[in-house]
Amino acid sequence: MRSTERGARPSPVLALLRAGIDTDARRTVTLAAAVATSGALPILIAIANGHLVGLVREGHQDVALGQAVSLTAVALAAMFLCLQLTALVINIMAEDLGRRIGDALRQKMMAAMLRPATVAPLEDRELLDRIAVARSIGTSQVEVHVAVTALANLSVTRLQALACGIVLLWFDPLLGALVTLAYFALTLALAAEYRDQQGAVYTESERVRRSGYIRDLALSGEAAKEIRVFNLADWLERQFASAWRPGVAGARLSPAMLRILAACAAVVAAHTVLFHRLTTAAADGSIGFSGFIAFTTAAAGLVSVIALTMDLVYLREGALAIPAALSVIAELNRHAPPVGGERVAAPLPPVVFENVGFRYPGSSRWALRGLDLEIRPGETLAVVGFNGAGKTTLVKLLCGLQRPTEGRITVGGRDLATLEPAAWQRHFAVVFQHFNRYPVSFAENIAFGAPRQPADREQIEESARAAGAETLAGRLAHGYDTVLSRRYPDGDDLSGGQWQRVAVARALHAVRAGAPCLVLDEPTSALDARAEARFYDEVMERSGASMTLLISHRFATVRHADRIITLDGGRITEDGSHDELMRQEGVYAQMFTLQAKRFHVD
Ligand SMILES: Nc1ncnc2c1ncn2[C@@H]1O[C@H](COP(=O)(O)OP(=O)(O)OP(=O)(O)O)[C@@H](O)[C@H]1O
Repeated sequence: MRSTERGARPSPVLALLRAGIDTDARRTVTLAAAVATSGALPILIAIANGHLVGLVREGHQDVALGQAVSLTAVALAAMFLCLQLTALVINIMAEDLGRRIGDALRQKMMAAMLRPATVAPLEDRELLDRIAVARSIGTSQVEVHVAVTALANLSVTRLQALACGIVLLWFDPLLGALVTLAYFALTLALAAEYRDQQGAVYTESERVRRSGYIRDLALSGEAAKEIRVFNLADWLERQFASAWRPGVAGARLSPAMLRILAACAAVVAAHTVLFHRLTTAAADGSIGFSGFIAFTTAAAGLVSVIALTMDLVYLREGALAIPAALSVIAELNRHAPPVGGERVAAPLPPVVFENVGFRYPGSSRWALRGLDLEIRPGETLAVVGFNGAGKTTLVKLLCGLQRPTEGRITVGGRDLATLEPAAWQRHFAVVFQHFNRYPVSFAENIAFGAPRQPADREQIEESARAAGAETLAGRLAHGYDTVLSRRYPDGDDLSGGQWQRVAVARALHAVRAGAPCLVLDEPTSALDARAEARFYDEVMERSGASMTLLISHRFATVRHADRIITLDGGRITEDGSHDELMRQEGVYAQMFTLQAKRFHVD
């Protein structure tokens, strides 16, 4: 299922129709009915017109004939009015339906992105690529509603041509079919070529994505500093140009032109024969005046189908992201957490990693392998190791954000995989290495640690105090109510270290709300020396957590932990207290001595 979906390239038009039905079946069917009516009307008008001309030619002598003329004239006028009105109605309905489809897809994408209990799907590069395409819904130049309008307009012209073709079948089934087929062959060849030329730039999703990443980098305030200091502006411009322009530069005469020329020749030949047959049939009386008018109008009506409009491009561009969005939504929904599952009540029992191995999706390298570890209640466990040793990966597995590729994790003897993911994750208060900086108020940034509790200002202030972040409130223009983002009027921003204190305050707030396990991944990396020196005693010791996992390269903080493990090459190489590990004179002792020496020298 997964591979089929990944390999398949569903048509944007079919995806658009499916999205329409899923979003609002009634409106989609009503729009289709209006399109069908609009498609049929011109040829009905041609037939009625032929009929009227025929009646007029016969004269007005008898009353019945006069009534028939009047009735046909009224019907004709009604059909003309209907034709104008359906065009208007179709545009309004298509725009409305398109907006609904766009909104619904955006909502579904948002819900689907947030649904998986693990972060595994969002660390899968192939899925991330499709998400990048799907994200363009609502942000690309052509919105979904423009694509729906374009599809409606194109359907009307194609249906009108088809109706003309059907009328010609009455005159001569074989010739009628040939002329119609020749026109549709020409239309499809022309449309494909035109669409490819005009829309090349939008369909090159790989290029669109690449150029999008580069554009985002150039526009981001975060990246702006390095780009200027390292003088990367020229490089970025070149990268953007090489990713974006080839799509446009690709416009050229293609082999498809041969198909177009062949279809043109077929149209001319079939049309010539058709008009010749029509005139001879009218001359020898085998078709009447009415028939002649209706058939020649139908033959002329076929021509409109080959009109090339930007609708072809709008449809392609506006609907392009929809198959990607539908497949991303379907795939993410498959990662929805299972309903039910066991729960573990606090206090937490021991958590045991049994021969755990983990590989990131699409990676051949093991981030962790053969890992055996018991995390005991009541202890503070520090994890140290070189960059890339697997420390953060260990945290993701512990919190149920990733599942082991091999081995298993048990909680009080129960496999973590059988527990209800959300309930398990609520046991954790985490400061991730790359924690979130929410563009909300200072108070809300802390309150997010316990979103299921009513935000109590006193408790929030208490958590801020516990993290040493309370003095920040005094420096911010609106205290705890200051929005921590410069993008908002009156908003303010914090330094890296200040943000880190806010993240710690959020985690402590979660502990106060009942999360028994505190996980700190590099919580002091941006703190000044004074704050770092006090961090263990003033923050960690008093956190109230019954189980603490600390990851740090700062040995002054780590040394106080009850137990320290060193990770190397994805497995544990040393395990013991600071004194025990120092006596072992292994990697920990070397790293500790090196850092202690540096601090003394400096
Ligand atoms: N999302 C990811 N996709 C693929 N590989 C990853 C991903 N995250 C980490 N890795 C790889 O997994 C290995 C372990 O990474 P991890 O982040 O756990 O190391 P770490 O010990 O926390 O490193 P550091 O001390 O630098 O923070 C590394 O080789 C890294 O390249």
